[in-house]
Amino acid sequence: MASPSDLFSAARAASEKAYAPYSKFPVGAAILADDGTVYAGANVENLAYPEGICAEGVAIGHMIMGGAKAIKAVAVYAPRLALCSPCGGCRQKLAEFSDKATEVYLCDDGGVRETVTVAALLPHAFDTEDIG
Ligand SMILES: O=c1ccn([C@H]2C[C@H](O)[C@@H](CO)O2)c(=O)[nH]1
Ligand SMILES: [Zn+2]
Repeated sequence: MASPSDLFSAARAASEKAYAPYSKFPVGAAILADDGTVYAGANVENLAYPEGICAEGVAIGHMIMGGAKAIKAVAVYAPRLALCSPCGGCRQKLAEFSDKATEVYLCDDGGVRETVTVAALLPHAFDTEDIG
């Protein structure tokens, strides 16, 4: 089973594949899924700026297409920032496939620097209980 350090390494490797010519801000994400597989993603930007997608969203897409159903842990890494914390949209996307206690590892070049939960990132989340 992938460790937090393994997820950091996978997120950092993924960031090298980012397509971020506009922001010049590459990001990598790596998800440990319920099938034991690590699914990675990097941000993919677009000339039409709002059409860019975040690293976390790409990793989630890979996870779903790989047949996995749930996020057990996720690492996020950006070389140009001490700690890259998921944006608001990504917090909602991560919550969709996580438990409240699912751990999110915020990484810099030294590895995992901070561990937070999905619930801490998205308190009072809109979740399935809200729509029955
Ligand atoms: O958690 C984050 C935060 C930002 N970005 C991307 C979006 C955009 O391509 C670039 C600058 O915001 O970083 C991510 O991929 N994940
Ligand atoms: Zn995002």
